Amino acid sequence: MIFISGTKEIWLENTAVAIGKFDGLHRGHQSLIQKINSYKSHHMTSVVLTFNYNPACRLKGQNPVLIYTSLERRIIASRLGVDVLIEYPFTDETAHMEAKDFIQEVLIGRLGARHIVVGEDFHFGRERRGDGALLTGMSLPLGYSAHICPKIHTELPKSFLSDDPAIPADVKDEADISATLIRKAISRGEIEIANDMLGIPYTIIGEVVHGREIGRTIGMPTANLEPGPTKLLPPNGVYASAAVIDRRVYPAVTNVGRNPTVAQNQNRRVETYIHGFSGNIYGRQIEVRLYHFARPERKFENLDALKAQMHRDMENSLAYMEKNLRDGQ
Ligand SMILES: Cc1cc2nc3c(=O)[nH]c(=O)nc-3n(C[C@H](O)[C@H](O)[C@H](O)COP(=O)(O)O)c2cc1C
Ligand SMILES: Nc1ncnc2c1ncn2[C@@H]1O[C@H](COP(=O)(O)OP(=O)(O)O)[C@@H](O)[C@H]1O
Repeated sequence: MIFISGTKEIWLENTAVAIGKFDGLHRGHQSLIQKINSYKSHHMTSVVLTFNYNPACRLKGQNPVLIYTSLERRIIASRLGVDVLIEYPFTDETAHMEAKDFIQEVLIGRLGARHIVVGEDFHFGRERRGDGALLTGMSLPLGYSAHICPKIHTELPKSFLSDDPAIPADVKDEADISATLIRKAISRGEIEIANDMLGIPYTIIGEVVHGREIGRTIGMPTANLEPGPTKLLPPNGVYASAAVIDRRVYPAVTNVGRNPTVAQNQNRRVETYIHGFSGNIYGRQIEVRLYHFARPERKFENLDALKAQMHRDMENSLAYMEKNLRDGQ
């Protein structure tokens, strides 16, 4: 996959382009990607056009917290078979561009779009006046096809959707899959609900950094990731997980938090004990997939009590993975 970021100097031809924010690359996003990929058999290049909001947000003093970092989105998009991923600069000029000019100059002129795919609620251009109807209206004169993808629904617990804990968990209701609902599920540690909408388990990808080297002394070395402030993490606690190293998937157990028993780390860490693995992976990029919230992180009396609990956590995680997932996928 080709990745283009931070430049408007893009000159492509014969492309099928999907446009959106694509945070989470969830099942709704995947339906758009399937559509652009379907044109590959017609000798088209599939292109996902997203925006780099960071400069604009930083100007306003905001730090957007997203399901996926730019690196994670890149890796997942590539696995979904996207040929080109563009992070188009979201400058004042882009924000104020008339929707018609955006279609003509950017989508047709620079990206060489012959097929344009968006979700049914997508808006773009000055005052968000660009939408599916405009894209369809301009398609004939400009010689492209427009495809407006309907929302993908799923069944979710009604108690989650309406925030009413009194409703039994097995009462379900239909909902449109959205990044907003997925963020809510992750923020509440409801990983199964997030994963249902994501279609691909919620993932954290990063480089393994050094910790205090206590893990190895208590028989559980942990690979530590520090995803930074823009990554949406679930609540502090222990999760049944899987780790991917060199494409091999291992069952694992992950703690998200600040390690109050041994320290009070300033930045939240994602620490994973990888079952059945040994070796030095400092500085290597690994992937951790979360499946299930097991318990909150807490301060133990001493290291021995923490060690005993960590070993129980691993057993519980293995049991969960065995019962609920085939091949740790
Ligand atoms: C399964 C698991 C559960 C953990 N639970 C807690 C916890 O409840 N409280 C805590 O302070 N630290 C917890 N930790 C983090 C440990 O404090 C940390 O992994 C250990 O001190 C080793 O740190 P190091 O990687 O810096 O050597 C947990 C880690 C794992 C892998
Ligand atoms: N099964 C395993 N799971 C996680 N890390 C492992 C494993 N086996 C070896 N390691 C290595 O050990 C390191 C973690 O050991 P640890 O004592 O916890 O040190 P640190 O505090 O630096 O994380 C990892 O970064 C990795 O290089």
